[in-house]
Amino acid sequence: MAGREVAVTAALALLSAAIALYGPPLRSVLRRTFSLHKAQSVEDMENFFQLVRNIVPAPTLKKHKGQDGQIGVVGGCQEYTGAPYFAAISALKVGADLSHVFCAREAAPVIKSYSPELIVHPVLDSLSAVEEVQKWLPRLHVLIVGPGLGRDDQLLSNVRGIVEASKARDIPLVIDADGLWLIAQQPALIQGYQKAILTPNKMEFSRLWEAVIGGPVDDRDHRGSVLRLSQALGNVTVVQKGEQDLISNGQQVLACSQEGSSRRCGGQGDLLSGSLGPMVHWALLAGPEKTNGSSPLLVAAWGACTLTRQCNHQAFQKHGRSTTTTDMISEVGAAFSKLFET
Ligand SMILES: NC(=O)C1=CN([C@@H]2O[C@H](COP(=O)(O)OP(=O)(O)OC[C@H]3O[C@@H](n4cnc5c(N)ncnc54)[C@H](O)[C@@H]3O)[C@@H](O)[C@H]2O)[C@@H](O)CC1
Ligand SMILES: Nc1ncnc2c1ncn2[C@@H]1O[C@H](COP(=O)(O)OP(=O)(O)OP(=O)(O)O)[C@@H](O)[C@H]1O
Ligand SMILES: [Mg+2]
Repeated sequence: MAGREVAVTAALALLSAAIALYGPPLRSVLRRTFSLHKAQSVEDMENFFQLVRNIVPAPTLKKHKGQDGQIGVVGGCQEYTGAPYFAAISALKVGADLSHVFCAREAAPVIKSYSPELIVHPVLDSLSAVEEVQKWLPRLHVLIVGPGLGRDDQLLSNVRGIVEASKARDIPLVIDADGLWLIAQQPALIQGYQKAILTPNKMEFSRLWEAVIGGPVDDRDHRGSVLRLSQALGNVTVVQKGEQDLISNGQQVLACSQEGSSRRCGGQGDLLSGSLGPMVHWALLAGPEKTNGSSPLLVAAWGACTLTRQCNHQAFQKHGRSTTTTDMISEVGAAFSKLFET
């Protein structure tokens, strides 16, 4: 054998030995780097499907009502009654057992009339709003703050008190819509709270960025931007919705590109924040063992984004341009089974 061939054979043998020895840790480092800087591989996507499947509670006859999730939605005012309804009914359709809405007095009869399945509390604009909601906090697993809340100062001041009371009880918070308006006014309210998930659309993301970092968002680096905002907020989980949903806890950035459709009717974001309610409860209950070391909130967020986009896809197949959020909500059961129960 020529000297050159011997060298090549020896090098290959060395490389095989190194891969055998260091392959698994090397792959894990590569995977982390990969998910930080590049789109996820198909293998990573499969992993996340599996992680979501791991957190979904197994069907059993042994449970009592409430164990699979008691979710509260804080929102609903004179103008907006659809958004809190969409969020609260989505939480139920995904699998929560009970769904409460804490709204302004005028919104309550309207929301109740949409659905007998929701428990509606007309307390949000009362002088004792914080105490009224506080009474229910011991029973709630997750609070979704903001869908259809509006921007009335008195209402927002009450919601500030509710957020503080929830933090004091370590209750996970999903903050969306006008809840994000409040956070943009007072970022300290959520700074460093590890059980918070913010779900901004494009406008809401720009407002948060302006408030927390300042200046315009760098549109050439969406991944870097979501990572930076999460870090600046003290590693609060941020879900930036858009053509791709980008999810970060300040350490990792995940992308969700599940096929949806071209239809962007109002209320899709409410379906997302509502479905996050039970997903967050299940992920935290399952713990890092079931999420294979990944942050439970990242797994919950990826699951809810994937589900919302699949609902959009299925509804669009049936209804085309007339697709509305109600059509998407009708798809939750089938979409969930297809994605997470195979
Ligand atoms: N049926 C209902 O009751 C609904 C009520 N909603 C509520 O309406 C309130 C305000 O929410 P908005 O999302 O309108 O608040 P924003 O103030 O964040 O959005 C305002 C405007 O931004 C524009 N915009 C959206 N995406 C954009 C993009 N990619 N580039 C440039 N402009 C863009 C929208 O057209 C909208 O006019 C919230 O309380 C929300 O929950 C919505 O959830 C939709 C459904
Ligand atoms: N360009 C897009 N292509 C595909 N899916 C998208 C696109 N933009 C948003 N979505 C999906 O739609 C859902 C809602 O995002 P959107 O940005 O519409 O929220 P929103 O503005 O808060 O909605 P809402 O009307 O409920 O307030 C998310 O799950 C997101 O993945
Ligand atoms: Mg919204």
